[in-house]
Amino acid sequence: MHGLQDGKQIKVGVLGATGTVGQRFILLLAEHPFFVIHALGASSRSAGKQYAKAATWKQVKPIPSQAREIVVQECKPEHFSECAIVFSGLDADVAGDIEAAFREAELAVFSNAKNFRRDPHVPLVVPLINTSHLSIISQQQALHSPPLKKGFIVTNANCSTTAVVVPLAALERAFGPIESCMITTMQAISGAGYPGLPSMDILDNVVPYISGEEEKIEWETLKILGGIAEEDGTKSFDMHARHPLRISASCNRVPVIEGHTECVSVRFTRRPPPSPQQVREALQAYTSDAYTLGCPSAPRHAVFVHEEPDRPQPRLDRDFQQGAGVSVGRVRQCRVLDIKFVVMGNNVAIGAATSSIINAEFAVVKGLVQA
Ligand SMILES: NC(=O)C1=CN([C@@H]2O[C@H](COP(=O)(O)OP(=O)(O)OC[C@H]3O[C@@H](n4cnc5c(N)ncnc54)[C@H](OP(=O)(O)O)[C@@H]3O)[C@@H](O)[C@H]2O)C=CC1
Ligand SMILES: N[C@@H](CC(=O)OP(=O)(O)O)C(=O)O
Repeated sequence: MHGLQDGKQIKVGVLGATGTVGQRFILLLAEHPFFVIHALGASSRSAGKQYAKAATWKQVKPIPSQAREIVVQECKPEHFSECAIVFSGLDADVAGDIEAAFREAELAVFSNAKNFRRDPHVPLVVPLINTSHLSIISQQQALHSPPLKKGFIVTNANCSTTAVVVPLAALERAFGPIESCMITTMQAISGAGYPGLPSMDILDNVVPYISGEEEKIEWETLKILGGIAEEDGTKSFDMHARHPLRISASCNRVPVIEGHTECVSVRFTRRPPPSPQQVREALQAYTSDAYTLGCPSAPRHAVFVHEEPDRPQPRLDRDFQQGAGVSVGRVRQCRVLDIKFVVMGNNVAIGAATSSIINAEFAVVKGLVQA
């Protein structure tokens, strides 16, 4: 069951359509059963040009015919008035004001940008985990001035956060709260957009700093894995407060094009902790509500567990299930905490555009957006 009748598709727009994430939106939406690309937006540098001329196209597949000749608009709501949904791959320097204006114009905004992630009424949703947080949308609309009927903002998480929270959520579902977690990332250069880092900085090198990234992983994880508390009819995110979770992240940029790899160690509250084999089985068995409810882009395996000792690897695993799930391997005992493993997630797929699209599919399935 979903919100579409008679096979009617929902007209959608893409903001930041020319960028790294925007191009992934174009590829995914061109073949989508619910959505049809109707309008594209980018900066004034691109506005007025046909998409094929405005975008510095960097994908293996050619530009889909549905998008090639669309004239790129400035990111103003009046150019998107026939759309029910806009997906945002906007640069964070401009995403805040533009996304707020689109919400105010009664559009449903599904954003990759960081600007609204901390907002107490905006859900931060990794669609393989916490789609239940979409229940705060009605409060976001009611508290907006003026109150909104259809407009809202849903954000997805930082790409490194997204990869790591999927196995963490699966482990908490199976074994109860995690008490502490150490994360070391090896992040692909596509995470920095195009053209991104100078080649002289990243070739033959590792850069042990990504501005703001460690803080994002540490707090976003709490919002995503936490629940929603309700007091006097007002909902709020509980930030995992009932079971305090300590997280320490260290982030590195490595010369990989696509796919963020992360080494993770966890300590469970429960004693004795689960064995590595129990952890493997729990990860493999984890299923998302998005998949169960029939969201077309949700992967069959939210977590794919490798048995080989040298997997996951970004070059080999980033395209499995079109990059919509995450790959885990090397599940083993940790001598300091309890269990350690490696997770790899495609930063431009489930780490960005694919997450926004599954979030929108879920909203359609739940009747939060209509054609
Ligand atoms: N790359 C990744 O792995 C991930 C990225 N994100 C987030 O997604 C967003 C997009 O990232 P990414 O695609 O890498 O970035 P890019 O730099 O590749 O693309 C940025 C986009 O924003 C547009 N833009 C820039 N300035 C303006 C403006 N003044 N008005 C309107 N549009 C503008 C650009 O248009 P133009 O071409 O005309 O300049 C372009 O379409 C960012 O907020 C990023 O933090 C989130 C998760 C992962
Ligand atoms: N900072 C991430 C990508 C990104 O844009 O993250 P965020 O959406 O949290 O700003 C990376 O460099 O890989």
